[in-house]
Amino acid sequence: MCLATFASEYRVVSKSERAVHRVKLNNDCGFVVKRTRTQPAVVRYVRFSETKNPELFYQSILQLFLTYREDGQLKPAGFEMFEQFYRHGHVRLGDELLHSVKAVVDLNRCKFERDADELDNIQNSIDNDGVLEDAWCELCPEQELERLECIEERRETEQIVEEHVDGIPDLVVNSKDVAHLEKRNNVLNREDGLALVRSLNETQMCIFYQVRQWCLGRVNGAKPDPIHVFITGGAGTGKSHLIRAIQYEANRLLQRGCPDDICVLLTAPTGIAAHNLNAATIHNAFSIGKDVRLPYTPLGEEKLNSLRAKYSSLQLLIIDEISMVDHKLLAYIHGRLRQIKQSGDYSPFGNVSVIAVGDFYQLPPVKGKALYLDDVGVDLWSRLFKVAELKTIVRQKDPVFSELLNRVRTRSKGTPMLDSDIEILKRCETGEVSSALHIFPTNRQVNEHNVVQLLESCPDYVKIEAQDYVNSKKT
Ligand SMILES: Nc1ncnc2c1ncn2[C@@H]1O[C@H](COP(=O)(O)OP(=O)(O)OP(=O)(O)O)[C@@H](O)[C@H]1O
Repeated sequence: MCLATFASEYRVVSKSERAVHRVKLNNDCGFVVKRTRTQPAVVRYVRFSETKNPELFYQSILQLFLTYREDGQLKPAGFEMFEQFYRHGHVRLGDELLHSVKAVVDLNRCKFERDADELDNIQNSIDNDGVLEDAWCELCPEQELERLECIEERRETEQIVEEHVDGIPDLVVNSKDVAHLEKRNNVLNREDGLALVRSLNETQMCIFYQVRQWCLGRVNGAKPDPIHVFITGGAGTGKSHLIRAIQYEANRLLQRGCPDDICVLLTAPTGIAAHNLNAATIHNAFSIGKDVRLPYTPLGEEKLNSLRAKYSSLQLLIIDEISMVDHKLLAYIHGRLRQIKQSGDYSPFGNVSVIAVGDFYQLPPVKGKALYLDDVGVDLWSRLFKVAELKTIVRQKDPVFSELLNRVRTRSKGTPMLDSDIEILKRCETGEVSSALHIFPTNRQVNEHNVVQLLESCPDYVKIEAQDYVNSKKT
C-alpha cells in the first residue's frame, strides 16, 4: 500500500496501549493498528506548486502515492528527475505485473485529492489577486443580502429590548394612552410576505425573480438598466397577486432602512382599481389633470418641488389596469417622472423602472386610444416593454370552465360560440335573484338594475329634482 493509504487507514499504537489486532513493525519500530472507522481518515501533507517547485512536487506525490520500500526506488538509476520517473517509469507490484508509475500514482492520488485542481486555481487566484474583501457577496449576492438583513433586524430588535429595559416611564405605565403606532396598510409583515411569495406558481415566480434580480442589482450598486415589463394574462391568471408579491419584495429590498421612503409606487388609472389594490390613482400620484392634452404641459415649480421631495427615492413604478391607460396619459407619466427625476435626457420615465400590468381584452381607456393601437409621438410602449404572459387561470379550479373563459376572452365579434360552451354557461344559471355584483353590457341596463336595487333597499325615498346650470365663462 502507498504511504497515503497507510496513514489514512492505520494509526500508530503507543507502547502502553493494548490494541487487540495490532501489527508489529519491522526493525523494532513499534506497532500499528487498522483504524475502525468506515471512511479513511483525512491525510494532511505539504503541497508543492507543480510550476514553481516541480522537483519537490513530483517527489512528494511519488512518496505519498507510490508503493515503495526505500527512497532510492522513487528515482531509480536511469532517471535524473522525479518527474521523469513519474512519467516514464514502471514498477512491479504485489501482483507481479508491470505497472506504469503514472497510472499507479494517479489512481491513488485521485482518492485523496478530490477537487484538487479547483483548489489550486483558487490558491493561484488568491496568490495573484489577493483575498477578495467581499467574496461571499460576489459569489452569492442574494444570500449575503438576506444575511445582512437578518443582522440588521436582530440589531433593531436588540435595541428595542434594551430601550424597554431602560424603562421609559410614559411607555411603561400605559402605552395605550401615550403612544400609538401607525400601521401602513399596504405593507405586509415578513411572514405574510413570505407566504405570498411561496404561493406563486412557476410562471409568476419566474417574473418575480427577474424583478427581484434587478432590485438586488440596484441594492448591490451594480446600476442595472431600468426594466420595462408588461405583465399580461386573462382574468384570474394572478396578475394582481403577482404584483402584490413584487411590490412586497421590491419594497423590502430597495427601502433600505427608511420605511417612509417611497421606492416602489403602485398606481392604477381609475379610483376603483386603485382602491382595490390599496394604491394611488395615476392622476393623483403625479398631479395630472382630468383632461390631458399633448404637447406635454410641464408641472409648475411649487407642485414639482413637493413631488420631488415625495419621490426622491422612487425606483419602481407599477401601473395596474394598463389597458385603461391611453398614450397621452403614458406620455404624461413619462413627462412627470422626467421632471421629478431631472434626468436631463430623454430616457423613458426619467430612468424609473416601470411594470405595467393588465389585459387588453379587458376595459379600454375611457377616452383616447389603448396603448396597443398606434403610438403618438415618442414610442413609450410597443418597443420598450417586454411582455410576460400568465396563461394559467388560477381563479377557477375547473379546467373545462377555465378553457371556456379563455375562448370567450379571445372570441371576436362575428365568431359564434361553441354549443358546448353555451350549454355549460346555461347550466350556471340558477334563476335566483341575488344581491351579488351584476355586470351588464350597456349603461341603460346598468341604470335600470341600479334603480330597482335602490328602491328595494330604500322604499321611503324622496325625489328631488336637480337643477343643473352652467357657469358663464364671462363671469
Ligand atoms: N399562484 C396562485 N396560487 C393560488 N391562487 C392564486 C395564485 N395566483 C393568484 N391566485 C388567486 O387567484 C385569484 C385571482 O387572482 P388575481 O386577482 O391576481 O388575478 P388577475 O389576473 O389580477 O385577475 P383580473 O384580471 O380579473 O383582475 C385571487 O383570489 C388570487 O388570490
